Amino acid sequence: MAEPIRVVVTGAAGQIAYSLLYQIASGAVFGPQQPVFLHLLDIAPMMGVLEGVVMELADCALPLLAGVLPTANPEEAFKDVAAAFLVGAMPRKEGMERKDLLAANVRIFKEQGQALDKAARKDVKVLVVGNPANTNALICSKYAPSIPKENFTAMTRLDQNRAQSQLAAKIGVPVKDVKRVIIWGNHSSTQFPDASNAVAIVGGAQKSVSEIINDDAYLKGAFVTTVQKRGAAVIAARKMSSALSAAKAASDHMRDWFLGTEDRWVSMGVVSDGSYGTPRDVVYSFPVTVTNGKWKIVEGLTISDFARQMLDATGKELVEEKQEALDVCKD
Ligand SMILES: NC(=O)C1=CN([C@@H]2O[C@H](COP(=O)(O)OP(=O)(O)OC[C@H]3O[C@@H](n4cnc5c(N)ncnc54)[C@H](O)[C@@H]3O)[C@@H](O)[C@H]2O)C=CC1
Ligand SMILES: O=C([O-])CC(=O)C(=O)O
Repeated sequence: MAEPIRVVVTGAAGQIAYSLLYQIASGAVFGPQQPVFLHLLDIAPMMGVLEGVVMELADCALPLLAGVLPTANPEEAFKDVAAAFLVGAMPRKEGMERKDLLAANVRIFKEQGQALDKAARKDVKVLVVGNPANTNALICSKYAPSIPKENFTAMTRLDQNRAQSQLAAKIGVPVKDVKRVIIWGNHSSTQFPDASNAVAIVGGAQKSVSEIINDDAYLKGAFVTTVQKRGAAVIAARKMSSALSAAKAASDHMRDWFLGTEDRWVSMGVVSDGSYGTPRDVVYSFPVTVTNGKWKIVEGLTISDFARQMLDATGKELVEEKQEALDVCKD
């Protein structure tokens, strides 16, 4: 059995963490041979609740769980971690956009960037889930200059999973048989869920999703808006934001980053190098493949006029969010 790796989850007393911790501790993320030592960070008033979570983790009797450290101190939480799930942040309520959380949440990611810089392994892989996830990831990276910026990512995997699931239901195939759906841009209502490269297996043969569905108005209309607004639809129904599906997506993202994707495309928010004419130095979601722990943007895709408009609109929003976040972080 390998040596345990240290993994931190922030917002560990919250909703998403309640589903996520089991997945990490049971081996679903880092594999069935990799023991984990969990660091659980939350704020001081939540330490009582966190104690209950620690009790429940013990009561799961999980063979891969090597230890648990609950704490309200970010530097203690980030000490020597190889993977960081940054979940802790305020969730939105009905009627809000995710960027309305920026002023409240971005300072958390400034502080945690500084603490990661001091305490984490320099090869730590950081996944930001707390909203607005892309801009929080950018700020976190800016305040952790000793860690490569490639190691900071934002979660758009939930959007990818939603998009894949919508297309599978429309076509009438299992979700695993739909591939190469892309989420471009921001984890917000300007994101572009793009099915133009997607393929599905129907009757044993792989075909283009556009050809199978044969309804351009749907693929550019209802499909896009359903995925863009799915988070709000869950909040309207549950009166709380998605947690089960968010935890599953966080597990998918980190598993693929650690263990690789082979030829699968997955969407991750990464610091943009300007690929596909997107603005540089914002955290933009691209299709990537992962080999040996390193992600690489899928190259050479054709961008239609419609896609160009969508990529530009979500890029513009990210540039605006970045400016607002930098202003908030000045104080
Ligand atoms: N990127 C994505 O696809 C998704 C992102 N989210 C976002 O994830 C975040 C967490 O959502 P939930 O777990 O439902 O919220 P929650 O309110 O149930 O839990 C958040 C936890 O974070 C803690 N927290 C607050 N400030 C902290 C700090 N400075 N350090 C450590 N912990 C801190 C809170 O005390 C609380 O226990 C929200 O911002 C939500 O909008 C939610 C779903 C999907
Ligand atoms: O919509 C929200 O506020 C929570 C979230 O990010 C999602 O469900 O995608």
